[in-house]
Amino acid sequence: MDSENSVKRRRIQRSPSPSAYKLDEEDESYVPYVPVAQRRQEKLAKLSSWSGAKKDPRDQQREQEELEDEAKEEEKRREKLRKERTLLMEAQDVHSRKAEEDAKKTEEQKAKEADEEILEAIRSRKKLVSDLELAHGIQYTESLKTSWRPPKYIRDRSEQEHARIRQKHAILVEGEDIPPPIEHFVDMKIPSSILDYLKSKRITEPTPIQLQGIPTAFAGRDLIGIAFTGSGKTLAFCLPLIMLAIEEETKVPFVRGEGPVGVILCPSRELANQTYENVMTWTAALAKEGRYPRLNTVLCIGGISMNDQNDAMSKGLHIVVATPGRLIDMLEKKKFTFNNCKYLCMDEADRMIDLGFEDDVRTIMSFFKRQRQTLLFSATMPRKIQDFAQQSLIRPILVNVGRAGAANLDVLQVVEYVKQEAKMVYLLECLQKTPPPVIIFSENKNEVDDIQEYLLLKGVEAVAIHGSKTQEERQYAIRSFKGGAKDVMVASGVASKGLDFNEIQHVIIFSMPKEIEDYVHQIGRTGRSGKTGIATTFVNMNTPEQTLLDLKYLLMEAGQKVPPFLATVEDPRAVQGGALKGCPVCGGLGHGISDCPKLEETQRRQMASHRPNDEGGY
Ligand SMILES: Nc1ncnc2c1ncn2[C@@H]1O[C@H](COP(=O)(O)OP(=O)(O)OP(=O)(O)O)[C@@H](O)[C@H]1O
Repeated sequence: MDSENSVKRRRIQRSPSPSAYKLDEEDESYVPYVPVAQRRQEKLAKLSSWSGAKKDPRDQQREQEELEDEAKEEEKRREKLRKERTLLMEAQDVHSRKAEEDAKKTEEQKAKEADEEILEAIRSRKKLVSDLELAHGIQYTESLKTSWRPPKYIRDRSEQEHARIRQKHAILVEGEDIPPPIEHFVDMKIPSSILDYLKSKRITEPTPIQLQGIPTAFAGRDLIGIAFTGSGKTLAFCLPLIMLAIEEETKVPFVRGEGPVGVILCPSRELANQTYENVMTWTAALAKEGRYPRLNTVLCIGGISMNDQNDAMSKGLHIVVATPGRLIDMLEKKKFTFNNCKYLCMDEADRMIDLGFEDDVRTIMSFFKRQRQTLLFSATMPRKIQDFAQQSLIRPILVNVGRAGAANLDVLQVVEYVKQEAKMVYLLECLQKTPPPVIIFSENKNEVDDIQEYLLLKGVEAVAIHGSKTQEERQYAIRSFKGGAKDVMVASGVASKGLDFNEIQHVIIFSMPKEIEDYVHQIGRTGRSGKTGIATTFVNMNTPEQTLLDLKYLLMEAGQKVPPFLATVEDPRAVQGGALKGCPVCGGLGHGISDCPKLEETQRRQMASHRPNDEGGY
């Protein structure tokens, strides 16, 4: 299109008022456009009409040249237009082709592509090794060697026999040269004083995670251990460290300033404290036997004075149980070193790997001066986190008992629709279902306080625990509840993961957590070590639909009753057809990765510059 014409059109478009339009039409300077081809035709016609007349040959020559110039110009203009149009048309073609392709794609395909993008982001995470190792390209290829061997009669068993035992206990394994499962503690060559102690606590035979996990760890292998809440993971990762510490101490006794041999990392102070107490009782039992040296264990968590640990620090150090923040602080202050540290275990490892702690863990790893044996344990570790973790370990073995993220089958799960305003009153009724002890979970600190206040008013002996309480208050609450002085503990998420309270009869989830993993951990405070328990969960119209779907599938998987209001919650993915897969990020069965609440949370944390002190990391 000619420039003058386009100018005119632009003017009209920009001048909406009729008077302005009129002004343009009446513009006297306006000369209508005549295309070059038409002008040439007119000139030719003029020339031919002159053909009879005598003409100056110089004039004829000039006119001829003018005509040729115009013809060239016209050709150039056409060429330019052709090019421009081709590019434009091509762009339009690409656009319409893409639109067509997009229209052809099903919603499922689109979701799959979105999932792939997110998974790619997870895959591109830096390995979970120390920055030093990353920078120097240090890569260990061999597992650590230990002197432990299974008894000969177990070594002599065929692979088929091992597989049969694993199958019997629903244990899935992955990896190379997997040590055999061992069905009796005595065959694991555990000191008899520890066995006696365990027996006194009615721990006589290993649980599935223990019967495969302990031999694997004893053999020095890196390990990812996944098993239901309350299935005895703590013993599975503490015992190998205790045995390693005995071995090292027996070779050359540790003196002040030496050690530790290994470290156990926990995501919360409460969990670290509980694990520390377990280690202390097991090492004390061991020392009774006389044959074995006394082992020294230190607890490194925020909120406590390290002066309490002076006694342990004044001798050689064998075991450290810690939360990441305080541990880094101690290492930076050179209170002890990892020069001889060979064992790193992360409890609730998926939580540790979640972005909030990933950098801390990498910093901790950079204090190791030699190859370490790394163990990761959790009840909920989705496949993608397993894959990521596996890349960071050396010839790792995956020991999986049940689906990661599945609920403990020893818990009877009851989900009830309770209107927001009726919850408090109904709670009292619910407390009558079982004798104490009972834990009530709420996602909100203020609500935790409100519930405790209400229960105290109604004469119920209740304590409360959440992130805004002081360390003393938190410890008091746990002590009095564990000791039986208080019947009910009201808790925010901080108390859910990994805490092992005595024989909780009933867990009441006052407000359903957004992440189904949190729900699995919360109901997992009951039904522990083979006993059964009840979990009652309140949901209502404030509960997000997707959370309800996760819950519905979890109940179905566990063979539990699905209440009618949950049964009617439709899965939007079902109408798109195709197989419904669980979310590879959080393991929830009711949504895909793009709707994952955990991912939102992770991104939120990633954006927040501060560490989540609610969980007591420091
Ligand atoms: N072999 C066993 N037989 C019976 N009870 C056991 C055995 N091993 C451990 N226990 C007991 O089971 C309870 C739960 O163990 P533990 O706290 O280690 O579970 P967990 O798998 O770590 O749970 P969570 O995932 O909730 O942290 C503890 O009280 C523990 O003493």
